[in-house]
Amino acid sequence: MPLLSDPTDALSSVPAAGSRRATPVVGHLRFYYGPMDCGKSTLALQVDHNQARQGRKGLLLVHHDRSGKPQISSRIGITRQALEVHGEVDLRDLVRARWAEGTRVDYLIVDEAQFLTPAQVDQLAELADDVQVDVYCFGIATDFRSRMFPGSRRLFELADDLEPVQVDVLCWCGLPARFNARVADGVVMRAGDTVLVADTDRELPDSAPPATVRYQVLCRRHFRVGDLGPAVAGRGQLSFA
Ligand SMILES: Nc1ncnc2c1ncn2[C@@H]1O[C@H](COP(=O)(O)OP(=O)(O)O)[C@@H](O)[C@H]1O
Ligand SMILES: Cc1cn([C@H]2C[C@H](O)[C@@H](COP(=O)(O)O)O2)c(=O)[nH]c1=O
Repeated sequence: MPLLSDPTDALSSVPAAGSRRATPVVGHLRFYYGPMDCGKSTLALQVDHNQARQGRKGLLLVHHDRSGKPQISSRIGITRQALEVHGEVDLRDLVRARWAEGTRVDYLIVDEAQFLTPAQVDQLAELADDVQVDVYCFGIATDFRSRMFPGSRRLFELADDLEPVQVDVLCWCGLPARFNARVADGVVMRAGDTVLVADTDRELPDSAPPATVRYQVLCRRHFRVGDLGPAVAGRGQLSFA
């Protein structure tokens, strides 16, 4: 018995004329993943734009955007308001609440999806399977220790499609950078809390202590040995306006 049912039932499967069997109408759960700064938020906003201009109705969700605000913000300069979803939010309830208002929900865009709980990823799969919501998740796969975030792991387990984001980000040596090093006072951190919101190559002016934490994407070799490259002496102190 599905936990969800759409009162409008607008998208239930209908047998094609003359066919014996209904083609199942399903939503898709997709995970677009890549290191910090590879363009995930930009892509999230592009997907939303393209869906919305086809007349589809979507919800933008985020947890812990770098801006500290409930929004999806891309470094390329575009930003959209979003709903902040902390770990206790049941994502099915969010959709139900829209239905109760008479609003359709055709798709969800979820940025910083690494911060979803595994239970929330299960809820997204249920939304795709049972009420045909298309779910687009965007996030980093691994944390500063190169371990999978629990939410990303569950997405790898459940998603219909896993899409590495195509734009290469490069290590200081020029090799593709897949690792998100957390750097405090010029040193690569190997232990600490999984969640620490901060930016790449720039210290957030109002970041939580220690104030000098930033992230730097590195290739595997330089991540392993903690080599931040020749420019690091100056870089640790850089702060762009
Ligand atoms: N001034 C710029 N001109 C062109 N591209 C830019 C500029 N600033 C940032 N970008 C692009 O934006 C990407 C970061 O996009 P963003 O969506 O914020 O990444 P993510 O969400 O993966 O951290 C960079 O890799 C770069 O390709
Ligand atoms: C590696 C790592 C990252 N984070 C945080 C840092 C940023 O606020 C986001 C990633 O943002 P982006 O849009 O992909 O640039 O995640 C973290 O909390 N813990 C980590 O280990």
